Amino acid sequence: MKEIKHYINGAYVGSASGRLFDNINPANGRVLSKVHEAGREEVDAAVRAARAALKGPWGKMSVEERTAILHRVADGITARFDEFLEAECLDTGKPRSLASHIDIPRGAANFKVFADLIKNVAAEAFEMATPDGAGALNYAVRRPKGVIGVISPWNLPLLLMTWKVGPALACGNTVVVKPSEETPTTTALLGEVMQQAGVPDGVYNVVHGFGGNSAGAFLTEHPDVDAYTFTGETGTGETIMKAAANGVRQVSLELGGKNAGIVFADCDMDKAIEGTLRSAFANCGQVCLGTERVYVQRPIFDEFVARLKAGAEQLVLGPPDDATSNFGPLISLKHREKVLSYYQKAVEDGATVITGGGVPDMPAELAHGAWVQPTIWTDLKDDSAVVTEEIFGPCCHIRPFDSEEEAVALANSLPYGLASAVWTENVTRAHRVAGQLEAGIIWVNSWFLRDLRTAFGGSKQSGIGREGGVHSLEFYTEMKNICVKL
Ligand SMILES: NC(=O)C1=CN([C@@H]2O[C@H](COP(=O)(O)OP(=O)(O)OC[C@H]3O[C@@H](n4cnc5c(N)ncnc54)[C@H](O)[C@@H]3O)[C@@H](O)[C@H]2O)C=CC1
Ligand SMILES: O=C(O)/C=C/C=C(\O)C(=O)O
Repeated sequence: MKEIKHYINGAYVGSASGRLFDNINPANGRVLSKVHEAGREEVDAAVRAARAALKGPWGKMSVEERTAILHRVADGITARFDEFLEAECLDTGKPRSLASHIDIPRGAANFKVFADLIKNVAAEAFEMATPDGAGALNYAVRRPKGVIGVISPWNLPLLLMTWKVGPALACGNTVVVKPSEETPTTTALLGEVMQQAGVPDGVYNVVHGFGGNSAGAFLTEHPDVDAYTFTGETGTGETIMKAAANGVRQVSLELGGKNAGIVFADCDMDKAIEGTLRSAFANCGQVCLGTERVYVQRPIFDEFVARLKAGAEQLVLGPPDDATSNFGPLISLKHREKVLSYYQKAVEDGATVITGGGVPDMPAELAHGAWVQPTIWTDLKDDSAVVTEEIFGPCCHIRPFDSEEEAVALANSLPYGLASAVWTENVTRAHRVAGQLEAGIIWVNSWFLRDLRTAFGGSKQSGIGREGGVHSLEFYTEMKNICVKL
C-alpha cells in the first residue's frame, strides 16, 4: 500500500511515532493510501526548516530568480498534469471534467500570476516638508513576513493550497502546509515538483494529520510561525485565530458561507438556470462560494423551480473515471451524515422536496461511496436551520420574493457574507443591488468567474482579510517605511 510522508527540508520523511491513517476514496470507500500523522516533533522540524531557509539561498535570491523558479513550479505541475489530475480525482471523487478545467490549471496559474505580480508592483513614496526647508523622503519597501502556516481544506485541495503557497513564496516567505487529512496527495506530490524546479530545501514543507490535537493544532500553536492563512469552517477559523493571538500573529481566514442567489423576473432565464445549477451542484455542492439559498421573483418562481428541478435531475452521478459523469460523491461518509441530517431536518421542518432528498442507488462497486442526491426544497421558513446554516452539500432552498428591497433584506439576513449571485438584465438594478449586498464577492449574471487579480474573501463571519492580486501581497509581506531626512 502506498504511503504518504511529510515533506520536510527537501526530503520525504515518516513520523517518528509510526502513526498512519487511511486515505479513503470517497467514490467507493476503499483505502487509497496510508498517511503519516505528524506529531509535535515533525511540525517542529518543518517550522525549523522553514525558518532556516529564510536565511539560506531563498532569502538571498533576487525577485527575478525567485519568480523564475515559481514559473518552473507552474510548468512542473502542467508537465505532470495527468498525475495531479488522477491524484486529485481519487482523493475527492470529483469528475475529471471539473478537475481538469478548474483544479489543476488553477494550481499552476496560482504560481504564475503571483510571480508576475510581485515583479510589477510599485511601493508608495511620499515627499514631505520639514521646518528647515530641506524636506524628507519616505519610501516603502516590502519584506517577506517570514514563516507562513498554511492550513487548507479538502474541497479544492490543490487549488486552495496553491492559492496561498503561490503568493507566499512569490513574496519570499517560506511555508509549512497542513493539507486536509481527507486529501493529502497533491500537496505531497507538489514537493517533487518544487525539488525539480529548484526551490531550495526548507522553503516548502508539508506535514500531514488532523486538526485538533494533531498536526493542525500543533502548527497553529507553534510559536515560531509568523502568520497563518486558512480556508475552512468558521468554527475552525475561530480556533486558529485564538491560537494565533499568542504572539500576536496575523491571520487570513476564508470561512463558511450560506450564499444567496437573487433571480429577478427580468433575468435571462437560460443563463440564470445554468448558473444556479452550477452554483448549487458543482463539486457536489462543496464550494464555499456555492448558492444554498435561491430567492426568485414571484412571476417566474414556478417556471424557475421546474427548470432547476429538470436540470438537477439531468446530472449524471458517477466516479471520476466515468467520462459521462458530471457529479461525484461527497468527500466522506462522515460529511454525508452531516448533509443527510439536513435532508432529514428539511422534511421535519415541512419542506416540499422538489427533487432528491436521499441517497441514490449506485452500482455495487460504488455502494460504499459517499453518494448523495442533488436536492432542491421549497416552502421552508426563513429561520429553518436548513436555510440559515452552511450545509456544504448539493442542495438549495428556493423561496419567492416580491420586491427588490425584500430580496436584499433576505440575502443580508444571516451572519455570513461570502458571495452572492444576482440575475437580472436591468443594469441599473444590478449595480444597485450589488452595492447593497453584504458579501465580499458579488457576481452579476455569472458565478465563479475568477480574475485572480481581484480581492477575494468574506465579510461578517465569512472571513477576515482579502487575498488575490495586491491584497495577497499585503498579507504575505511586511511593509516597511523608510524616512530619509534630506
Ligand atoms: N472551503 C470551505 O469553506 C470549507 C468549508 N468546510 C466546512 O466545514 C465543515 C467541516 O469540515 P472539516 O473538514 O472538518 O473542516 P475544517 O474547517 O475543520 O477543516 C479544514 C482544515 O482545517 C484543519 N483543522 C481542523 N481543526 C483544526 C484546528 N483546531 N487547528 C488547526 N487546523 C484545524 C483540518 O485538518 C483541515 O486541514 C464542512 O462540513 C463544511 O461545512 C469544510 C472544508 C472547506
Ligand atoms: O479561489 C478560488 O477561485 C476559489 C475559491 C473557493 C473556495 O475558497 C472554497 O470553495 O472554499
